[in-house]
Amino acid sequence: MEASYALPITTALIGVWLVWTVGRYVRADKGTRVSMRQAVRVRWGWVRLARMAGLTVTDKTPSLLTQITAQKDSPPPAPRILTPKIKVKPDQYGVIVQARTLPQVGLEEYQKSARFLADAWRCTRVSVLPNGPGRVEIRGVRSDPLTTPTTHRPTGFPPVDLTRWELGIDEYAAKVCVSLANVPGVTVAGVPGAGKTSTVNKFVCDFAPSPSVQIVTADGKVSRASEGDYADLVKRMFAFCGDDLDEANALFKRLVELRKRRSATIRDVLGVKNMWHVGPSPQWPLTVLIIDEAHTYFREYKGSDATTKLLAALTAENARLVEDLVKKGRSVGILVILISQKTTGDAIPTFIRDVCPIGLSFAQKTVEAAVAALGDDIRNWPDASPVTLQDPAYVGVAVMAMQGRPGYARIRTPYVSDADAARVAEATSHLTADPDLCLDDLLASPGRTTAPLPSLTK
Ligand SMILES: Nc1ncnc2c1ncn2[C@@H]1O[C@H](COP(=O)(O)OP(=O)(O)OP(=O)(O)O)[C@@H](O)[C@H]1O
Repeated sequence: MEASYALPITTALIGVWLVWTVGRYVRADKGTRVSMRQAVRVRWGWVRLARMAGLTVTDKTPSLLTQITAQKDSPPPAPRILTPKIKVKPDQYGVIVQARTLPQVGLEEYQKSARFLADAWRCTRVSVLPNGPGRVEIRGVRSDPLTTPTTHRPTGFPPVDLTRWELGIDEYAAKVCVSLANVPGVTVAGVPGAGKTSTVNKFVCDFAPSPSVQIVTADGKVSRASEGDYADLVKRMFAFCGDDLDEANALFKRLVELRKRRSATIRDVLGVKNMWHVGPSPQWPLTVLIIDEAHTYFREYKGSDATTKLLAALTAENARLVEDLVKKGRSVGILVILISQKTTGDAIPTFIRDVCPIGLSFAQKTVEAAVAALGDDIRNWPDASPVTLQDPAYVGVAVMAMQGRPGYARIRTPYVSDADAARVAEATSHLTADPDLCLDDLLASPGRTTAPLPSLTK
């Protein structure tokens, strides 16, 4: 009776599984479909491949069951060959394999076999990383994510997490994010046409839909807001200035005043010393200063005539003001993004550049420029050097240095079209607010329970 039910139930279950798998396959994009087929091959071939790769272990001790059921005069059981258990997940770029370790088959053994696995699975690259006790994660990418251009279509919705800036994917197609909570300054370097503007477009598209982020820009490439890359984005900016050094000076001063007011009032208003402990809000927005063609504002002018002296004084002061923002702005919610083709000391003063914890560099022509953008250590990592990114296939690929971590990450940033960025800026322009006025409102709000503030001069 029971047996007569078992067959139809099993058939039904297999049927459901088949329909589900076929459905997933049909709905998947082209890359994922190839990876799904690859995943089947990886699963089916694993036992054999593991043996050939030396990723198995021989257990001479019979299993408990064999010991119990063994007859007295029966021959000793053959040693068992143990193969690590794996789970395979396909994605657009290849497969992610979760594997168990065995005695004498650990992280190091998997890492040594990476090249072999890559060839067997027809992957261009395989990485092995620890994934908790007794587990490793093997990532195999079929095509190189760095040379596969990607596009980002902005959703127009505010990001779930305002501390995460998603830059793109690394050479193993893993997401690369930067925590804005710990970053007062970011430098972005790279030869013209390498993808710097697209990166800024993405930043604006990602964060503009949030009223807790306000943006201000100084673009040294243009004289007016209606020109250049920011002509449309300016709708979502509470201030903008072009290449006029006086104007830029006034803008930086205004922001330093904001920084000082925020520093003086943060404990009273937010009840914390660091804005990131409570996160940005529409009343206390994260204020992002984008300085494009940054060298325009910091260039050293040499000469003894009156005009040159005036310009020299202005650029020197600009440097001091921006230094203030980068050094003291993080805890009060100010972030500075400095963009320049080269980030050598003459373009961005080293006392500013060296306090920016994140350095991004798109393609560079010389090792000196790469060193300026990413630090001297890049000489020790020639494979990651942005000098190797000059091929057109690498447009949109940046190298990132992160403080407190050895080595560099290579990141494929997605392309964000000017039209998409303009659309988002237009749709979110009503969210633009001057953080200074937000602070005024906050200080004047009757709901504040704390003692009166020290009077602040603007
Ligand atoms: N992430 C990307 N992926 C693919 N293609 C890209 C990417 N970013 C930019 N491009 C291509 O390169 C072109 C130039 O990019 P972009 O304007 O961002 O360069 P740039 O570094 O800002 O140059 P410039 O210094 O002249 O402003 C774009 O029009 C686009 O075709």
